[in-house]
Amino acid sequence: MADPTDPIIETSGLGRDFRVRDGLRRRTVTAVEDLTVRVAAGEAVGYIGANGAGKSTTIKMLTGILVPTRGTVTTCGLRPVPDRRRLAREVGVVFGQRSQLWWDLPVRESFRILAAIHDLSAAAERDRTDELVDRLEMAEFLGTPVRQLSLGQRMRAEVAAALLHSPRLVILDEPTIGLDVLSKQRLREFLVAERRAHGTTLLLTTHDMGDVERLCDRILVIDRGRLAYDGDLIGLSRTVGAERVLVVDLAEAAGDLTGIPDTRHLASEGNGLRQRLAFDAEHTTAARVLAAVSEHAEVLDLTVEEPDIEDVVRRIYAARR
Ligand SMILES: Nc1ncnc2c1ncn2[C@@H]1O[C@H](COP(=O)(O)OP(=O)(O)OP(=O)(O)O)[C@@H](O)[C@H]1O
Repeated sequence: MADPTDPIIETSGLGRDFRVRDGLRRRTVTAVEDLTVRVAAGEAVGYIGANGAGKSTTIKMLTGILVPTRGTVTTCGLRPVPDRRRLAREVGVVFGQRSQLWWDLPVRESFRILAAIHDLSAAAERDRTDELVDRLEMAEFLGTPVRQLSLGQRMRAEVAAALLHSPRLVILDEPTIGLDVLSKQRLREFLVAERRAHGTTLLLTTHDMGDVERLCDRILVIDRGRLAYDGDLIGLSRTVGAERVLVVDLAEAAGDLTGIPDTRHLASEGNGLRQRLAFDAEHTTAARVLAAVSEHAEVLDLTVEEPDIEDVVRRIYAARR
Protein backbone atom coordinates (compact mmCIF):
# COMPACT_ATOMS: atom_id res chain seq x y z
CA MET A 1 0.00 0.00 0.00
CA ALA A 2 1.43 3.37 -1.00
CA ASP A 3 2.13 5.75 1.84
CA PRO A 4 0.49 9.14 1.07
CA THR A 5 3.70 10.88 2.12
CA ASP A 6 5.72 8.92 -0.45
CA PRO A 7 7.09 11.11 -3.22
CA ILE A 8 5.18 11.16 -6.49
CA ILE A 9 8.38 11.64 -8.45
CA GLU A 10 11.83 10.63 -7.28
CA THR A 11 14.92 10.60 -9.44
CA SER A 12 18.53 10.08 -8.51
CA GLY A 13 21.45 10.79 -10.83
CA LEU A 14 19.07 10.41 -13.76
CA GLY A 15 20.62 10.81 -17.19
CA ARG A 16 19.92 10.08 -20.82
CA ASP A 17 22.22 10.17 -23.82
CA PHE A 18 21.41 9.96 -27.52
CA ARG A 19 23.71 8.80 -30.27
CA VAL A 20 23.38 11.18 -33.18
CA ARG A 21 24.90 11.31 -36.64
CA ASP A 22 27.18 14.28 -37.19
CA GLY A 23 28.18 14.20 -40.84
CA LEU A 24 29.96 10.86 -41.23
CA ARG A 25 30.73 10.50 -37.55
CA ARG A 26 28.44 9.58 -34.70
CA ARG A 27 28.58 11.42 -31.41
CA THR A 28 26.81 11.32 -28.06
CA VAL A 29 24.40 14.05 -27.00
CA THR A 30 23.65 14.19 -23.29
CA ALA A 31 20.02 15.37 -23.07
CA VAL A 32 19.69 14.99 -19.29
CA GLU A 33 22.51 14.69 -16.77
CA ASP A 34 22.60 13.86 -13.07
CA LEU A 35 19.02 14.89 -12.32
CA THR A 36 18.12 14.34 -8.67
CA VAL A 37 14.69 15.60 -7.63
CA ARG A 38 11.86 14.66 -5.33
CA VAL A 39 8.32 15.90 -5.87
CA ALA A 40 5.81 15.34 -3.06
CA ALA A 41 2.13 14.59 -3.52
CA GLY A 42 0.09 17.72 -4.16
CA GLU A 43 2.94 19.93 -5.35
CA ALA A 44 2.62 22.02 -8.51
CA VAL A 45 5.97 22.20 -10.23
CA GLY A 46 6.98 24.27 -13.25
CA TYR A 47 9.72 22.64 -15.32
CA ILE A 48 11.40 25.46 -17.17
CA GLY A 49 14.14 25.49 -19.75
CA ALA A 50 15.12 26.75 -23.17
CA ASN A 51 14.44 24.71 -26.31
CA GLY A 52 16.55 21.57 -26.21
CA ALA A 53 17.31 21.89 -22.48
CA GLY A 54 16.04 18.37 -21.75
CA LYS A 55 12.45 18.81 -20.57
CA SER A 56 10.76 16.39 -22.96
CA THR A 57 13.45 13.79 -22.41
CA THR A 58 12.87 14.01 -18.66
CA ILE A 59 9.11 13.65 -19.08
CA LYS A 60 9.59 10.64 -21.33
CA MET A 61 11.75 8.98 -18.67
CA LEU A 62 9.22 9.79 -15.95
CA THR A 63 6.43 8.20 -17.96
CA GLY A 64 8.31 5.15 -19.21
CA ILE A 65 8.52 6.16 -22.88
CA LEU A 66 12.33 6.37 -22.74
CA VAL A 67 14.79 4.15 -20.88
CA PRO A 68 17.31 6.15 -18.82
CA THR A 69 21.00 5.76 -19.62
CA ARG A 70 21.97 6.32 -15.98
CA GLY A 71 20.43 6.74 -12.56
CA THR A 72 17.07 5.78 -11.11
CA VAL A 73 13.52 7.06 -11.41
CA THR A 74 10.26 6.20 -9.69
CA THR A 75 6.94 7.78 -10.58
CA CYS A 76 3.97 7.24 -8.23
CA GLY A 77 6.11 4.59 -6.54
CA LEU A 78 6.48 2.61 -9.77
CA ARG A 79 9.40 1.97 -12.13
CA PRO A 80 8.21 3.71 -15.30
CA VAL A 81 9.50 1.29 -17.94
CA PRO A 82 8.67 -2.14 -16.46
CA ASP A 83 5.51 -0.87 -14.70
CA ARG A 84 4.31 1.28 -17.60
CA ARG A 85 0.79 -0.15 -17.76
CA ARG A 86 0.18 0.30 -14.04
CA LEU A 87 1.70 3.75 -14.22
CA ALA A 88 -0.77 4.74 -16.95
CA ARG A 89 -3.52 4.49 -14.33
CA GLU A 90 -1.75 6.93 -12.04
CA VAL A 91 -0.56 9.52 -14.54
CA GLY A 92 -2.31 11.78 -17.06
CA VAL A 93 -0.24 13.45 -19.75
CA VAL A 94 -1.19 16.42 -21.90
CA PHE A 95 1.05 17.31 -24.81
CA GLY A 96 0.05 20.72 -26.16
CA GLN A 97 1.02 19.82 -29.69
CA ARG A 98 -0.04 16.17 -29.83
CA SER A 99 -3.56 14.82 -29.48
CA GLN A 100 -4.79 11.77 -27.64
CA LEU A 101 -8.33 12.23 -28.97
CA TRP A 102 -9.84 10.49 -31.97
CA TRP A 103 -9.87 13.10 -34.69
CA ASP A 104 -13.08 12.08 -36.49
CA LEU A 105 -15.12 11.13 -33.45
CA PRO A 106 -17.25 13.46 -31.34
CA VAL A 107 -15.51 14.46 -28.11
CA ARG A 108 -18.02 12.42 -26.11
CA GLU A 109 -17.01 9.22 -27.93
CA SER A 110 -13.32 9.77 -27.22
CA PHE A 111 -14.17 10.08 -23.53
CA ARG A 112 -16.14 6.82 -23.68
CA ILE A 113 -13.27 4.97 -25.28
CA LEU A 114 -10.78 6.35 -22.73
CA ALA A 115 -13.11 5.44 -19.86
CA ALA A 116 -13.24 1.87 -21.21
CA ILE A 117 -9.44 1.75 -21.58
CA HIS A 118 -9.10 2.84 -17.97
CA ASP A 119 -11.75 0.37 -16.86
CA LEU A 120 -13.91 2.99 -15.14
CA SER A 121 -17.23 1.78 -13.76
CA ALA A 122 -20.35 3.24 -15.42
CA ALA A 123 -20.98 5.40 -12.33
CA ALA A 124 -17.38 6.62 -12.12
CA GLU A 125 -17.36 7.42 -15.83
CA ARG A 126 -20.61 9.39 -15.59
CA ASP A 127 -19.63 11.32 -12.46
CA ARG A 128 -16.17 12.21 -13.66
CA THR A 129 -17.29 13.15 -17.18
CA ASP A 130 -20.03 15.37 -15.73
CA GLU A 131 -17.54 17.03 -13.40
CA LEU A 132 -15.04 17.71 -16.19
CA VAL A 133 -17.65 18.85 -18.71
CA ASP A 134 -18.98 21.27 -16.13
CA ARG A 135 -15.64 22.62 -14.92
CA LEU A 136 -14.14 22.93 -18.39
CA GLU A 137 -17.39 24.25 -19.91
CA MET A 138 -17.47 21.63 -22.66
CA ALA A 139 -21.22 20.93 -22.92
CA GLU A 140 -21.66 22.91 -26.14
CA PHE A 141 -19.10 20.90 -28.11
CA LEU A 142 -19.39 17.37 -26.67
CA GLY A 143 -21.10 16.20 -29.87
CA THR A 144 -18.60 17.89 -32.21
CA PRO A 145 -15.87 15.88 -33.96
CA VAL A 146 -12.46 16.77 -32.58
CA ARG A 147 -11.16 17.99 -35.97
CA GLN A 148 -13.82 20.76 -35.96
CA LEU A 149 -12.90 22.18 -32.54
CA SER A 150 -11.13 25.49 -32.04
CA LEU A 151 -7.71 25.22 -30.42
CA GLY A 152 -9.07 26.40 -27.08
CA GLN A 153 -11.88 23.84 -27.17
CA ARG A 154 -9.50 21.08 -28.20
CA MET A 155 -7.10 21.83 -25.36
CA ARG A 156 -9.95 21.65 -22.86
CA ALA A 157 -10.97 18.30 -24.34
CA GLU A 158 -7.33 17.10 -24.21
CA VAL A 159 -7.04 18.06 -20.56
CA ALA A 160 -10.33 16.33 -19.74
CA ALA A 161 -9.18 13.21 -21.61
CA ALA A 162 -5.94 13.10 -19.63
CA LEU A 163 -7.74 13.61 -16.32
CA LEU A 164 -10.72 11.34 -16.89
CA HIS A 165 -9.29 8.52 -14.79
CA SER A 166 -8.44 10.94 -11.94
CA PRO A 167 -4.67 10.45 -12.08
CA ARG A 168 -2.56 11.34 -9.06
CA LEU A 169 0.03 13.02 -11.27
CA VAL A 170 -0.76 15.23 -14.27
CA ILE A 171 2.07 16.16 -16.59
CA LEU A 172 1.36 19.00 -18.98
CA ASP A 173 3.75 19.85 -21.79
CA GLU A 174 3.12 23.44 -22.93
CA PRO A 175 -0.58 23.31 -22.05
CA THR A 176 -1.40 26.90 -22.96
CA ILE A 177 0.68 27.26 -26.12
CA GLY A 178 -1.20 29.16 -28.81
CA LEU A 179 -4.25 29.86 -26.64
CA ASP A 180 -5.84 33.28 -26.39
CA VAL A 181 -5.80 35.13 -23.08
CA LEU A 182 -9.27 34.02 -22.01
CA SER A 183 -8.69 30.34 -22.85
CA LYS A 184 -5.40 30.41 -20.97
CA GLN A 185 -7.09 31.90 -17.94
CA ARG A 186 -9.88 29.32 -18.00
CA LEU A 187 -7.48 26.44 -18.26
CA ARG A 188 -5.33 27.74 -15.43
CA GLU A 189 -8.38 28.26 -13.21
CA PHE A 190 -9.48 24.71 -13.95
CA LEU A 191 -6.09 23.27 -13.00
CA VAL A 192 -6.04 25.25 -9.76
CA ALA A 193 -9.55 23.98 -8.91
CA GLU A 194 -8.68 20.39 -9.85
CA ARG A 195 -5.65 20.47 -7.61
CA ARG A 196 -7.65 21.92 -4.74
CA ALA A 197 -10.47 19.39 -5.13
CA HIS A 198 -8.36 16.25 -5.62
CA GLY A 199 -4.86 17.04 -4.33
CA THR A 200 -3.49 16.30 -7.80
CA THR A 201 0.24 16.74 -8.35
CA LEU A 202 1.09 18.91 -11.35
CA LEU A 203 4.27 18.99 -13.39
CA LEU A 204 4.22 21.38 -16.30
CA THR A 205 6.67 22.55 -18.88
CA THR A 206 5.98 25.96 -20.28
CA HIS A 207 7.53 28.96 -21.91
CA ASP A 208 4.65 31.07 -20.60
CA MET A 209 5.64 32.60 -17.30
CA GLY A 210 1.99 33.39 -16.58
CA ASP A 211 1.46 29.64 -16.22
CA VAL A 212 4.27 29.47 -13.69
CA GLU A 213 3.09 32.48 -11.73
CA ARG A 214 -0.50 31.33 -11.48
CA LEU A 215 -0.06 27.59 -11.17
CA CYS A 216 3.26 26.62 -9.66
CA ASP A 217 4.56 26.79 -6.13
CA ARG A 218 7.89 25.33 -7.10
CA ILE A 219 10.14 25.79 -10.11
CA LEU A 220 12.82 23.57 -11.55
CA VAL A 221 15.03 25.22 -14.13
CA ILE A 222 16.95 22.89 -16.42
CA ASP A 223 19.84 24.15 -18.49
CA ARG A 224 21.63 21.93 -21.01
CA GLY A 225 20.39 18.82 -19.24
CA ARG A 226 21.34 19.86 -15.73
CA LEU A 227 19.23 21.21 -12.91
CA ALA A 228 20.05 24.92 -12.59
CA TYR A 229 17.51 25.92 -9.92
CA ASP A 230 15.03 24.27 -7.57
CA GLY A 231 12.89 26.53 -5.40
CA ASP A 232 10.10 29.09 -5.44
CA LEU A 233 9.59 32.12 -7.64
CA ILE A 234 10.81 34.68 -5.13
CA GLY A 235 13.95 32.68 -4.51
CA LEU A 236 14.48 32.42 -8.26
CA SER A 237 14.51 36.19 -8.56
CA ARG A 238 16.84 36.49 -5.60
CA THR A 239 19.43 34.07 -6.93
CA VAL A 240 20.12 36.37 -9.84
CA GLY A 241 19.71 39.57 -7.86
CA ALA A 242 16.67 40.60 -9.91
CA GLU A 243 15.31 43.89 -8.73
CA ARG A 244 11.83 44.97 -7.79
CA VAL A 245 10.69 48.41 -8.90
CA LEU A 246 8.81 50.96 -6.80
CA VAL A 247 6.75 53.34 -8.94
CA VAL A 248 5.66 56.48 -7.09
CA ASP A 249 3.25 59.23 -8.16
CA LEU A 250 4.18 62.48 -6.44
CA ALA A 251 1.96 65.42 -5.48
CA GLU A 252 4.27 67.95 -7.14
CA ALA A 253 6.86 68.05 -9.88
CA ALA A 254 10.25 67.03 -8.49
CA GLY A 255 13.81 66.42 -9.57
CA ASP A 256 15.09 62.85 -10.04
CA LEU A 257 15.09 60.94 -6.75
CA THR A 258 18.67 59.78 -7.11
CA GLY A 259 19.89 59.73 -3.53
CA ILE A 260 17.50 57.19 -1.97
CA PRO A 261 19.56 54.54 -0.11
CA ASP A 262 19.74 51.06 -1.70
CA THR A 263 17.89 52.14 -4.83
CA ARG A 264 18.69 52.91 -8.44
CA HIS A 265 16.73 55.67 -10.13
CA LEU A 266 15.39 54.27 -13.40
CA ALA A 267 13.18 56.95 -14.92
CA SER A 268 11.05 60.04 -14.37
CA GLU A 269 7.96 61.08 -16.30
CA GLY A 270 5.88 64.26 -16.40
CA ASN A 271 8.42 66.60 -14.78
CA GLY A 272 9.17 63.99 -12.16
CA LEU A 273 5.56 63.46 -11.13
CA ARG A 274 6.02 59.72 -11.67
CA GLN A 275 9.35 58.12 -10.81
CA ARG A 276 10.63 54.56 -10.96
CA LEU A 277 13.16 53.27 -8.45
CA ALA A 278 14.72 49.80 -8.64
CA PHE A 279 15.70 48.07 -5.42
CA ASP A 280 17.09 44.70 -4.41
CA ALA A 281 14.76 42.86 -2.00
CA GLU A 282 17.84 41.34 -0.35
CA HIS A 283 18.97 44.73 0.92
CA THR A 284 15.86 46.80 1.55
CA THR A 285 12.07 46.71 1.45
CA ALA A 286 9.45 48.62 -0.50
CA ALA A 287 8.31 50.17 2.80
CA ARG A 288 11.78 51.50 3.58
CA VAL A 289 12.21 52.93 0.11
CA LEU A 290 8.80 54.56 0.37
CA ALA A 291 9.65 56.08 3.74
CA ALA A 292 12.87 57.54 2.31
CA VAL A 293 11.04 58.93 -0.73
CA SER A 294 8.40 60.51 1.54
CA GLU A 295 11.10 62.59 3.22
CA HIS A 296 11.72 64.30 -0.13
CA ALA A 297 8.23 64.49 -1.63
CA GLU A 298 4.58 63.78 -0.92
CA VAL A 299 3.59 60.41 -2.40
CA LEU A 300 0.03 60.18 -3.77
CA ASP A 301 0.11 56.65 -5.13
CA LEU A 302 2.49 53.73 -5.56
CA THR A 303 2.87 50.30 -7.13
CA VAL A 304 5.57 47.67 -6.78
CA GLU A 305 6.54 45.79 -9.93
CA GLU A 306 7.91 42.29 -9.52
CA PRO A 307 10.85 41.12 -11.64
CA ASP A 308 10.03 39.81 -15.08
CA ILE A 309 10.48 36.05 -14.74
CA GLU A 310 11.59 35.48 -18.30
CA ASP A 311 14.35 37.95 -17.67
CA VAL A 312 15.24 36.12 -14.45
CA VAL A 313 15.52 32.80 -16.27
CA ARG A 314 17.64 34.41 -18.99
CA ARG A 315 19.97 35.71 -16.30
CA ILE A 316 20.29 32.24 -14.77
CA TYR A 317 21.40 30.86 -18.12
CA ALA A 318 23.78 33.77 -18.69
CA ALA A 319 25.36 33.29 -15.26
CA ARG A 320 26.08 29.63 -16.04
CA ARG A 321 27.75 30.22 -19.43
N1 LIG B 1 15.41 11.03 -30.09
C1 LIG B 1 16.45 11.87 -30.04
N2 LIG B 1 17.55 11.62 -30.77
C2 LIG B 1 18.62 12.43 -30.70
N3 LIG B 1 18.69 13.53 -29.94
C3 LIG B 1 17.62 13.84 -29.19
C4 LIG B 1 16.44 13.03 -29.20
N4 LIG B 1 15.53 13.58 -28.35
C5 LIG B 1 16.12 14.68 -27.85
N5 LIG B 1 17.36 14.84 -28.34
C6 LIG B 1 18.32 15.93 -28.01
O1 LIG B 1 18.37 16.03 -26.59
C7 LIG B 1 18.41 17.39 -26.18
C8 LIG B 1 17.22 17.66 -25.25
O2 LIG B 1 16.00 17.60 -26.01
P1 LIG B 1 14.54 17.73 -25.35
O3 LIG B 1 13.57 17.46 -26.45
O4 LIG B 1 14.47 16.90 -24.13
O5 LIG B 1 14.53 19.27 -24.95
P2 LIG B 1 13.29 20.18 -24.49
O6 LIG B 1 13.78 20.93 -23.30
O7 LIG B 1 12.08 19.36 -24.35
O8 LIG B 1 13.14 21.17 -25.72
P3 LIG B 1 11.79 21.88 -26.33
O9 LIG B 1 11.43 23.01 -25.40
O10 LIG B 1 12.31 22.37 -27.66
O11 LIG B 1 10.74 20.82 -26.45
C9 LIG B 1 18.43 18.21 -27.46
O12 LIG B 1 19.76 18.49 -27.77
C10 LIG B 1 17.82 17.28 -28.47
O13 LIG B 1 18.32 17.58 -29.76
